[in-house]
Amino acid sequence: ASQSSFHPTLPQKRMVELMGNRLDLASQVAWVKFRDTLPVYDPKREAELLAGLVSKGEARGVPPLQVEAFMKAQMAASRAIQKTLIRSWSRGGTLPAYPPFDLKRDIRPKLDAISDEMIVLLPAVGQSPAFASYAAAELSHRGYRRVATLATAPLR
Ligand SMILES: C=C(O[C@@H]1C=C(C(=O)O)C=C[C@H]1O)C(=O)O
Repeated sequence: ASQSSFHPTLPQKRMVELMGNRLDLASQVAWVKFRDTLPVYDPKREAELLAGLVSKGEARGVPPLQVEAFMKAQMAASRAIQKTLIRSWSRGGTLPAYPPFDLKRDIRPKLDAISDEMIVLLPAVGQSPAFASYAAAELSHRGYRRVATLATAPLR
């Protein structure tokens, strides 16, 4: 089918892997927020993360608008996953078997490292409907079908 006829470059493969890894962390974020009844949306954290990434991107010649569009989509996808999980746990769904990790000390540094690498890769992956469709199919395969279109829209 059309998915299998697309041959990603190494940077494109890595970018899709990072997008999935970033979404994998959303469940850890959701778990600590559910336990501590913290809001999913943290505009201060998003603004700080974005500002840092825009500067990193500018130092490498990546247009701020491209950094912003891509990262806002990744953050929106993470929030959507968190909300779904928290809704399910609020309704009696099975809680994770592990104790929540520390958001600031343990989880956000991992999100930062992934986001940094994403911005470095962004110029190399380019934008095309074929790549966006490939990325969406891969994320769906990793269990993120519900946010796949949202997360990959800026790659089109
Ligand atoms: C992941 C988090 O949840 C939300 C999503 C963010 C992100 O994807 O980086 C940042 C802040 C929150 O609005 C978080 O709080 O760290």
